[in-house]
Amino acid sequence: MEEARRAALNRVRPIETEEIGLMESIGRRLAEEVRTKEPIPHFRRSGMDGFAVRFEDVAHASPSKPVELEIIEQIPCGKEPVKQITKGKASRIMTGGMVPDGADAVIMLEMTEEITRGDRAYVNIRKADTRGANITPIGEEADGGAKVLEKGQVIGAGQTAILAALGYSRIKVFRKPKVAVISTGTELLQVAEPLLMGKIRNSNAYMLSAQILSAGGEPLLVGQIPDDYTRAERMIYELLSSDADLILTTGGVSVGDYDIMADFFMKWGGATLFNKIAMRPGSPTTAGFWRDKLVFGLSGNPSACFVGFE
Ligand SMILES: Nc1nc2c(c(=O)[nH]1)N[C@H]1C(S)=C(S)[C@@H](COP(=O)(O)OP(=O)(O)OC[C@H]3O[C@@H](n4cnc5c(N)ncnc54)[C@H](O)[C@@H]3O)O[C@H]1N2
Ligand code: MOO
Repeated sequence: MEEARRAALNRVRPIETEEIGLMESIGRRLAEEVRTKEPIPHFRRSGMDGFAVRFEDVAHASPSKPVELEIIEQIPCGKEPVKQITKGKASRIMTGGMVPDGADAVIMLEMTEEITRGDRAYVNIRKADTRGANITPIGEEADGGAKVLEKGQVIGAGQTAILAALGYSRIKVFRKPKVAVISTGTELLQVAEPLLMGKIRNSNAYMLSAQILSAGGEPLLVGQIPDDYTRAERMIYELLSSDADLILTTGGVSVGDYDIMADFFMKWGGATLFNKIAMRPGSPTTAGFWRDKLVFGLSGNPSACFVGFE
Protein backbone atom coordinates (compact mmCIF):
# COMPACT_ATOMS: atom_id res chain seq x y z
CA MET A 1 0.00 0.00 0.00
CA GLU A 2 2.85 2.38 0.86
CA GLU A 3 4.36 1.73 -2.55
CA ALA A 4 1.07 2.56 -4.28
CA ARG A 5 0.68 5.72 -2.20
CA ARG A 6 4.20 6.84 -3.09
CA ALA A 7 3.68 6.14 -6.79
CA ALA A 8 0.63 8.43 -6.76
CA LEU A 9 2.14 11.13 -4.53
CA ASN A 10 5.22 11.34 -6.78
CA ARG A 11 2.92 12.60 -9.52
CA VAL A 12 1.14 15.38 -7.63
CA ARG A 13 2.06 19.02 -7.98
CA PRO A 14 1.35 21.66 -5.33
CA ILE A 15 -1.94 23.37 -5.97
CA GLU A 16 -2.26 27.17 -6.39
CA THR A 17 -2.87 29.40 -3.39
CA GLU A 18 -5.42 32.14 -2.74
CA GLU A 19 -5.91 34.81 -0.10
CA ILE A 20 -9.27 34.76 1.70
CA GLY A 21 -10.95 36.20 4.78
CA LEU A 22 -10.47 34.59 8.19
CA MET A 23 -14.07 33.32 8.40
CA GLU A 24 -13.87 31.68 4.97
CA SER A 25 -10.54 30.10 5.83
CA ILE A 26 -12.02 27.79 8.48
CA GLY A 27 -11.49 24.20 7.35
CA ARG A 28 -8.95 25.16 4.67
CA ARG A 29 -5.22 24.40 4.51
CA LEU A 30 -2.62 27.05 5.26
CA ALA A 31 -0.38 27.86 2.30
CA GLU A 32 2.30 29.45 4.45
CA GLU A 33 3.66 29.11 7.93
CA VAL A 34 2.41 31.57 10.51
CA ARG A 35 4.63 33.44 12.95
CA THR A 36 3.80 35.80 15.78
CA LYS A 37 4.42 39.47 15.09
CA GLU A 38 4.68 40.35 18.78
CA PRO A 39 5.42 38.23 21.84
CA ILE A 40 2.38 36.62 23.48
CA PRO A 41 1.39 38.08 25.85
CA HIS A 42 2.81 41.47 24.89
CA PHE A 43 2.36 42.89 28.39
CA ARG A 44 2.75 41.34 31.85
CA ARG A 45 -0.69 39.84 32.43
CA SER A 46 -2.43 39.03 35.68
CA GLY A 47 -3.83 35.50 35.96
CA MET A 48 -6.06 36.29 38.94
CA ASP A 49 -8.38 38.91 40.35
CA GLY A 50 -6.50 40.38 43.29
CA PHE A 51 -3.79 42.88 44.17
CA ALA A 52 -0.57 43.70 42.36
CA VAL A 53 2.16 44.09 44.99
CA ARG A 54 5.90 44.11 45.58
CA PHE A 55 6.71 40.60 46.77
CA GLU A 56 9.25 42.05 49.20
CA ASP A 57 6.48 43.92 51.05
CA VAL A 58 4.34 40.83 51.67
CA ALA A 59 7.00 38.10 51.95
CA HIS A 60 6.22 37.54 55.63
CA ALA A 61 2.45 38.00 55.52
CA SER A 62 0.32 35.35 57.25
CA PRO A 63 -3.28 35.08 58.51
CA SER A 64 -2.11 35.97 62.02
CA LYS A 65 0.25 38.74 60.82
CA PRO A 66 -1.34 40.31 57.73
CA VAL A 67 0.49 43.12 55.92
CA GLU A 68 -1.41 46.33 55.22
CA LEU A 69 -0.83 48.14 51.89
CA GLU A 70 -2.40 51.28 50.51
CA ILE A 71 -4.48 50.83 47.33
CA ILE A 72 -3.39 53.37 44.72
CA GLU A 73 -5.13 52.33 41.48
CA GLN A 74 -7.86 50.13 39.99
CA ILE A 75 -6.71 48.17 36.93
CA PRO A 76 -9.50 46.58 34.87
CA CYS A 77 -8.71 44.60 31.70
CA GLY A 78 -7.77 46.84 28.83
CA LYS A 79 -6.38 49.69 30.93
CA GLU A 80 -2.73 50.64 30.95
CA PRO A 81 -1.78 51.34 34.60
CA VAL A 82 -0.53 54.83 35.33
CA LYS A 83 0.91 54.31 38.80
CA GLN A 84 4.02 52.43 39.74
CA ILE A 85 3.95 50.13 42.78
CA THR A 86 6.37 51.41 45.41
CA LYS A 87 7.01 50.31 48.98
CA GLY A 88 3.77 49.86 50.96
CA LYS A 89 1.47 50.28 47.92
CA ALA A 90 -0.78 47.91 45.96
CA SER A 91 -3.16 48.17 42.99
CA ARG A 92 -6.43 46.32 42.59
CA ILE A 93 -6.15 44.24 39.39
CA MET A 94 -8.47 41.95 37.41
CA THR A 95 -7.72 38.71 35.58
CA GLY A 96 -6.23 39.66 32.21
CA GLY A 97 -5.24 43.12 33.47
CA MET A 98 -1.84 44.67 32.81
CA VAL A 99 0.46 44.34 35.82
CA PRO A 100 1.86 47.76 36.81
CA ASP A 101 5.57 48.51 36.92
CA GLY A 102 7.15 47.83 40.28
CA ALA A 103 4.82 44.90 41.06
CA ASP A 104 6.26 41.39 40.96
CA ALA A 105 3.36 39.35 42.37
CA VAL A 106 -0.43 39.30 42.27
CA ILE A 107 -2.13 38.16 45.46
CA MET A 108 -5.49 36.41 44.96
CA LEU A 109 -8.48 38.39 46.14
CA GLU A 110 -9.46 35.52 48.48
CA MET A 111 -6.23 36.05 50.48
CA THR A 112 -6.99 39.72 51.09
CA GLU A 113 -9.37 42.03 52.88
CA GLU A 114 -10.14 45.62 51.91
CA ILE A 115 -10.58 48.37 54.47
CA THR A 116 -11.23 52.09 54.20
CA ARG A 117 -9.93 54.70 56.58
CA GLY A 118 -11.02 58.26 55.89
CA ASP A 119 -10.84 58.73 52.14
CA ARG A 120 -8.09 56.14 51.65
CA ALA A 121 -8.43 52.44 50.84
CA TYR A 122 -6.13 49.77 52.20
CA VAL A 123 -5.78 46.05 51.80
CA ASN A 124 -4.69 43.43 54.32
CA ILE A 125 -2.65 40.67 52.69
CA ARG A 126 -2.89 37.35 54.52
CA LYS A 127 -0.64 35.25 52.27
CA ALA A 128 2.74 35.90 50.70
CA ASP A 129 2.65 33.51 47.74
CA THR A 130 5.88 33.62 45.65
CA ARG A 131 7.77 36.21 43.63
CA GLY A 132 6.17 36.30 40.17
CA ALA A 133 2.96 34.60 41.42
CA ASN A 134 -0.05 34.95 39.09
CA ILE A 135 1.86 37.03 36.53
CA THR A 136 2.34 35.75 32.99
CA PRO A 137 5.59 37.29 31.77
CA ILE A 138 5.87 38.90 28.33
CA GLY A 139 6.43 36.20 25.67
CA GLU A 140 5.67 33.27 27.97
CA GLU A 141 3.22 31.74 25.46
CA ALA A 142 5.31 32.59 22.38
CA ASP A 143 8.27 34.81 21.56
CA GLY A 144 7.92 37.52 18.94
CA GLY A 145 8.60 35.94 15.53
CA ALA A 146 8.01 32.37 16.76
CA LYS A 147 6.51 29.88 14.32
CA VAL A 148 3.07 28.90 15.63
CA LEU A 149 1.37 27.23 12.64
CA GLU A 150 2.84 25.07 9.89
CA LYS A 151 2.24 25.36 6.17
CA GLY A 152 -0.31 22.73 5.14
CA GLN A 153 -2.08 22.62 8.52
CA VAL A 154 -5.87 22.47 8.46
CA ILE A 155 -7.41 25.61 9.98
CA GLY A 156 -9.57 24.25 12.81
CA ALA A 157 -10.87 25.96 15.93
CA GLY A 158 -7.46 26.35 17.62
CA GLN A 159 -5.72 27.58 14.47
CA THR A 160 -8.52 30.09 13.81
CA ALA A 161 -8.15 31.44 17.35
CA ILE A 162 -4.39 31.84 16.85
CA LEU A 163 -4.83 33.60 13.50
CA ALA A 164 -7.38 35.99 15.02
CA ALA A 165 -5.18 36.66 18.05
CA LEU A 166 -2.21 37.42 15.82
CA GLY A 167 -4.15 39.87 13.69
CA TYR A 168 -4.49 37.85 10.49
CA SER A 169 -7.75 39.00 8.88
CA ARG A 170 -6.70 37.62 5.45
CA ILE A 171 -5.17 34.16 5.15
CA LYS A 172 -3.16 32.54 2.38
CA VAL A 173 -4.59 29.06 1.82
CA PHE A 174 -4.34 26.39 -0.84
CA ARG A 175 -7.13 26.39 -3.40
CA LYS A 176 -9.60 23.53 -2.91
CA PRO A 177 -8.86 20.78 -5.41
CA LYS A 178 -11.78 19.99 -7.74
CA VAL A 179 -12.40 16.27 -7.65
CA ALA A 180 -14.54 14.84 -10.44
CA VAL A 181 -16.51 11.66 -9.72
CA ILE A 182 -17.80 9.34 -12.46
CA SER A 183 -19.98 6.41 -11.37
CA THR A 184 -20.07 3.47 -13.76
CA GLY A 185 -22.56 0.60 -13.67
CA THR A 186 -25.59 -0.40 -15.76
CA GLU A 187 -27.26 -1.41 -12.49
CA LEU A 188 -27.17 2.13 -11.10
CA LEU A 189 -30.28 4.18 -10.44
CA GLN A 190 -30.46 7.83 -9.41
CA VAL A 191 -31.16 8.37 -5.71
CA ALA A 192 -34.73 9.57 -6.39
CA GLU A 193 -35.64 6.60 -8.60
CA PRO A 194 -37.74 3.66 -7.34
CA LEU A 195 -35.96 0.31 -7.04
CA LEU A 196 -36.15 -2.17 -9.94
CA MET A 197 -35.14 -5.85 -9.94
CA GLY A 198 -31.36 -6.21 -10.20
CA LYS A 199 -30.81 -2.46 -9.89
CA ILE A 200 -29.45 -0.40 -6.99
CA ARG A 201 -29.17 3.29 -6.25
CA ASN A 202 -25.85 5.03 -6.71
CA SER A 203 -24.60 5.53 -3.16
CA ASN A 204 -20.87 5.64 -3.92
CA ALA A 205 -21.00 9.05 -5.59
CA TYR A 206 -22.50 10.60 -2.45
CA MET A 207 -20.21 8.70 -0.09
CA LEU A 208 -17.21 9.90 -2.11
CA SER A 209 -18.53 13.47 -2.09
CA ALA A 210 -18.62 13.37 1.70
CA GLN A 211 -15.08 11.99 1.81
CA ILE A 212 -13.85 14.64 -0.66
CA LEU A 213 -15.42 17.40 1.43
CA SER A 214 -13.89 16.01 4.64
CA ALA A 215 -10.49 15.93 2.94
CA GLY A 216 -10.81 19.59 1.89
CA GLY A 217 -11.73 19.10 -1.76
CA GLU A 218 -14.64 20.22 -3.91
CA PRO A 219 -16.64 17.28 -5.30
CA LEU A 220 -18.00 17.47 -8.84
CA LEU A 221 -20.55 14.75 -9.59
CA VAL A 222 -19.98 14.73 -13.32
CA GLY A 223 -21.91 11.67 -14.34
CA GLN A 224 -23.46 8.30 -13.79
CA ILE A 225 -23.02 6.10 -16.82
CA PRO A 226 -23.76 2.49 -17.80
CA ASP A 227 -20.97 -0.04 -18.38
CA ASP A 228 -20.26 1.41 -21.81
CA TYR A 229 -16.57 1.63 -22.68
CA THR A 230 -16.89 4.36 -25.28
CA ARG A 231 -18.94 6.63 -23.04
CA ALA A 232 -16.60 6.17 -20.11
CA GLU A 233 -13.55 6.84 -22.27
CA ARG A 234 -15.08 10.00 -23.75
CA MET A 235 -16.06 11.30 -20.34
CA ILE A 236 -12.61 10.74 -18.88
CA TYR A 237 -10.84 12.39 -21.82
CA GLU A 238 -13.14 15.40 -21.54
CA LEU A 239 -12.36 15.69 -17.84
CA LEU A 240 -8.64 15.36 -18.45
CA SER A 241 -8.75 18.62 -20.38
CA SER A 242 -11.19 20.33 -17.99
CA ASP A 243 -10.33 22.24 -14.81
CA ALA A 244 -10.84 19.16 -12.63
CA ASP A 245 -7.69 18.52 -10.58
CA LEU A 246 -8.35 14.86 -9.89
CA ILE A 247 -10.63 12.25 -11.48
CA LEU A 248 -12.23 9.37 -9.62
CA THR A 249 -14.29 6.59 -11.14
CA THR A 250 -16.19 3.91 -9.25
CA GLY A 251 -17.03 0.42 -10.42
CA GLY A 252 -15.83 -1.84 -13.18
CA VAL A 253 -12.22 -2.35 -12.12
CA SER A 254 -12.35 -6.10 -11.47
CA VAL A 255 -12.27 -9.03 -13.93
CA GLY A 256 -15.95 -9.22 -14.93
CA ASP A 257 -17.07 -9.09 -18.57
CA TYR A 258 -18.41 -5.56 -18.09
CA ASP A 259 -15.52 -4.24 -16.02
CA ILE A 260 -14.86 -1.42 -18.47
CA MET A 261 -12.52 0.58 -16.26
CA ALA A 262 -10.10 -2.32 -16.07
CA ASP A 263 -10.01 -2.28 -19.91
CA PHE A 264 -9.67 1.48 -19.99
CA PHE A 265 -6.54 1.47 -17.83
CA MET A 266 -5.02 -1.19 -20.15
CA LYS A 267 -5.62 0.82 -23.32
CA TRP A 268 -5.64 4.54 -22.54
CA GLY A 269 -3.04 7.12 -23.54
CA GLY A 270 -1.93 7.77 -19.97
CA ALA A 271 0.43 5.76 -17.77
CA THR A 272 -1.08 3.26 -15.34
CA LEU A 273 0.70 3.35 -11.99
CA PHE A 274 -0.92 0.26 -10.43
CA ASN A 275 -4.04 -1.81 -10.98
CA LYS A 276 -4.20 -3.75 -7.72
CA ILE A 277 -3.22 -3.13 -4.13
CA ALA A 278 -2.50 -5.70 -1.44
CA MET A 279 -5.32 -4.56 0.83
CA ARG A 280 -8.85 -5.65 1.56
CA PRO A 281 -11.31 -4.20 1.00
CA GLY A 282 -10.13 -2.18 -1.97
CA SER A 283 -7.87 -4.71 -3.75
CA PRO A 284 -8.82 -3.64 -7.32
CA THR A 285 -8.00 0.07 -6.69
CA THR A 286 -6.30 1.37 -9.83
CA ALA A 287 -4.43 4.61 -10.57
CA GLY A 288 -2.86 6.32 -13.52
CA PHE A 289 -1.83 9.75 -14.70
CA TRP A 290 -2.03 11.71 -17.89
CA ARG A 291 0.15 14.82 -18.17
CA ASP A 292 -0.26 16.31 -14.69
CA LYS A 293 -3.54 14.68 -13.69
CA LEU A 294 -4.17 11.60 -11.61
CA VAL A 295 -7.08 9.29 -12.38
CA PHE A 296 -8.17 6.77 -9.75
CA GLY A 297 -10.32 3.79 -10.63
CA LEU A 298 -12.01 2.93 -7.36
CA SER A 299 -13.98 -0.23 -6.81
CA GLY A 300 -17.74 -0.30 -7.11
CA ASN A 301 -18.08 -2.34 -3.93
CA PRO A 302 -18.99 0.44 -1.45
CA SER A 303 -16.61 -0.62 1.32
CA ALA A 304 -13.76 -1.12 -1.17
CA CYS A 305 -14.57 2.27 -2.72
CA PHE A 306 -14.46 3.96 0.70
CA VAL A 307 -11.15 2.40 1.70
CA GLY A 308 -9.65 3.01 -1.75
CA PHE A 309 -10.40 6.72 -1.45
CA GLU A 310 -8.94 7.01 2.03
N1 LIG B 1 -13.69 -13.39 -10.33
C1 LIG B 1 -13.44 -12.38 -9.48
N2 LIG B 1 -14.45 -11.63 -9.06
C2 LIG B 1 -14.21 -10.62 -8.22
C3 LIG B 1 -12.91 -10.35 -7.75
C4 LIG B 1 -11.86 -11.14 -8.24
O1 LIG B 1 -10.68 -10.92 -7.88
N3 LIG B 1 -12.17 -12.13 -9.12
N4 LIG B 1 -12.72 -9.35 -6.82
C5 LIG B 1 -13.83 -9.07 -5.97
C6 LIG B 1 -13.55 -7.90 -5.16
S1 LIG B 1 -12.47 -8.09 -3.90
C7 LIG B 1 -14.17 -6.72 -5.38
S2 LIG B 1 -13.88 -5.42 -4.31
C8 LIG B 1 -15.09 -6.50 -6.48
C9 LIG B 1 -14.66 -5.29 -7.26
O2 LIG B 1 -15.53 -5.07 -8.30
P1 LIG B 1 -15.55 -3.71 -9.11
O3 LIG B 1 -14.71 -2.71 -8.41
O4 LIG B 1 -15.26 -3.98 -10.50
O5 LIG B 1 -17.02 -3.19 -8.91
P2 LIG B 1 -18.35 -3.60 -9.64
O6 LIG B 1 -18.24 -4.98 -10.13
O7 LIG B 1 -18.67 -2.56 -10.63
O8 LIG B 1 -19.36 -3.54 -8.45
C10 LIG B 1 -19.18 -4.27 -7.27
C11 LIG B 1 -20.44 -4.14 -6.40
O9 LIG B 1 -20.65 -2.80 -6.02
C12 LIG B 1 -21.90 -2.33 -6.49
N5 LIG B 1 -21.77 -0.93 -6.92
C13 LIG B 1 -21.12 -0.51 -8.03
N6 LIG B 1 -21.20 0.82 -8.16
C14 LIG B 1 -21.90 1.27 -7.12
C15 LIG B 1 -22.35 2.55 -6.70
N7 LIG B 1 -22.02 3.67 -7.41
N8 LIG B 1 -23.06 2.65 -5.57
C16 LIG B 1 -23.36 1.54 -4.86
N9 LIG B 1 -22.98 0.29 -5.19
C17 LIG B 1 -22.28 0.15 -6.32
C18 LIG B 1 -22.25 -3.22 -7.63
O10 LIG B 1 -23.61 -3.23 -7.92
C19 LIG B 1 -21.70 -4.55 -7.17
O11 LIG B 1 -22.62 -5.16 -6.27
O12 LIG B 1 -15.12 -7.58 -7.37
C20 LIG B 1 -15.15 -8.87 -6.74
N10 LIG B 1 -15.27 -9.84 -7.76
O1 MOO C 1 -10.75 -6.37 -2.35
MO1 MOO C 1 -12.48 -6.30 -2.41
O2 MOO C 1 -11.98 -4.77 -2.40
O3 MOO C 1 -12.40 -7.29 -0.93
O4 MOO C 1 -13.79 -5.85 -1.44
